[in-house]
Amino acid sequence: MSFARGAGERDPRAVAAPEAAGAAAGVAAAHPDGPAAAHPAGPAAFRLADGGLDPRTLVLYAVTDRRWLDGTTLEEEVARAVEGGATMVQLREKDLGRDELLDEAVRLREVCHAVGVPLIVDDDVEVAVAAGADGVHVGQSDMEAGAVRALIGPDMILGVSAQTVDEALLAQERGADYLGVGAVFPTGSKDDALDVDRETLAAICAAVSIPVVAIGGIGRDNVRELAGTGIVGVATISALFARPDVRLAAHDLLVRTRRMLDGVRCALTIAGSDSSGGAGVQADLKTMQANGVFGTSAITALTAQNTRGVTSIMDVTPEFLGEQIDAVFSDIRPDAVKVGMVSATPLIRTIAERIDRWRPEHVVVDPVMVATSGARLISEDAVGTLVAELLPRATVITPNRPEAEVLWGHEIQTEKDMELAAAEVGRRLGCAVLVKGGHSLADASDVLWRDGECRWYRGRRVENPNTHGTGCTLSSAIASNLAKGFGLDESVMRAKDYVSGALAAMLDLGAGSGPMDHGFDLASRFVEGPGE
Ligand SMILES: Cc1ncc(COP(=O)(O)OP(=O)(O)O)c(N)n1
Ligand SMILES: Cc1ncsc1CCOP(=O)(O)O
Ligand SMILES: [Mg+2]
Repeated sequence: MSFARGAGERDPRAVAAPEAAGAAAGVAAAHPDGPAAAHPAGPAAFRLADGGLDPRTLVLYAVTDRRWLDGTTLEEEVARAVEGGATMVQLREKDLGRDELLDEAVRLREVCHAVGVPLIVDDDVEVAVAAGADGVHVGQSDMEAGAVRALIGPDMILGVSAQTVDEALLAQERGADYLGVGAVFPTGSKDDALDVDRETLAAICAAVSIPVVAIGGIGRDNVRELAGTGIVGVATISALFARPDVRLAAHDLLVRTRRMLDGVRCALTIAGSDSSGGAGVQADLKTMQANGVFGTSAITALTAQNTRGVTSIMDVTPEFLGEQIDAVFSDIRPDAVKVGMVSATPLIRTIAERIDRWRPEHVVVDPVMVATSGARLISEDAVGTLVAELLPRATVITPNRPEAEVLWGHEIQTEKDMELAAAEVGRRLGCAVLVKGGHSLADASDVLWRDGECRWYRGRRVENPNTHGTGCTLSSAIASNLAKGFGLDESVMRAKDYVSGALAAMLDLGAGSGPMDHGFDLASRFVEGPGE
């Protein structure tokens, strides 16, 4: 039976079970290309200041199985795996003799060390030491962990398999740097694998202080099921080496694993639709996507507009707006909310009521009153409701100069006025206030008042007449960053940077003040992916 990759995944159990390359046979001396040629910094390079193994090395742990080779060498396949993003490699070859295993370990050590990835040898401590590998992995029926630690010394990495909390605690006590826990899903790569359920995996992670990787049957379609267990990464054989393109498989699984570990952050925009796509909900969703956050929306109004102006506005009913907000919160709770154009009193009240009901962690309100084109976007009476009922519920509001003048009740002519306006409005409303420069005063610079203090954010001025949607974009970028867990200061800085980049891309669409390029830094990611 052949195990050629490319013909799809097949069952490697059909190969006769090989003899384990146990540590007992003894390796007389270091390999000629042995430890002397090891990674210049040695395995200690993968440790943190406190001596613990850096968990980032365990995010995508590639475990070899030469039975999947299809006319290529293991070195070539491992090189593809690390090129795709594998963060650690384990040489696990049950059917190689001692000498062959040592030679293979030395070859893989070169491949891994060339890109700063640690190489671990499965089962065989002496081969690991002789080859100048960075560590060794042993299971419950291999050499006892404490004895391995005594042989390899304090620097080399020691991985131990554990299937129960007791085994995990004992391994930690005996000097393990990390634990491999599995099989968490059915696997075709190990005949004698024991099953470990999600609860046990989570209990092990909670019980130990060393990092834990899950192993067994993990692939692109089920990796997300491991979210919330406490693991720091995944180890896999077939999800990489049985795939036709190992590099692409590694990249894909790395991205999915990172997403599983980080959790997907979501944001909600409550704003009006801009038919021309440069502002409103359309700009907000593009901004959220570009800032790595999943965007959801509740539309307050439909506008017919383009770069020359707004020709018509049709509000949704308050009931329908409320239903949209409830639909989002009851299913995909957003980590932050951005509120944009909301032009009528009943709609403003609906949003205020929903904020009280759902209590989002962060609310960014862009008090949209006038479009860049000069069109009035909110009725006179609605301004009063906005100030009295919505803005006090915000974490931060982001008025431009004319809007800040309306809120403050005075003209703003100097940067000092901007500070005074921000402070006075912030004190009145009980929220942070970011007054945006522009209109020939403090161009590209904004002042944030929060907790009694003003801070200036001096942006880089971009000579671009196409500024349609800059306010929407800035506020939704702030909301995206808050959703990702950044503090307000950092969120504002990052958002300003993003807006500058979108302006600097110099998109030029439409006859009037055109939109910015929200996807300016996405293009390279698509073009430069690792796939063929
Ligand atoms: C990362 C990782 N976790 C678990 C294992 C399994 O080790 P073990 O239980 O010794 O089984 P074998 O791999 O030796 O068959 C592993 N190798 N790597
Ligand atoms: C070595 C090992 N230990 C527990 S399951 C397993 C096999 C993992 O291989 P795969 O990722 O192909 O299921
Ligand atoms: Mg073993």
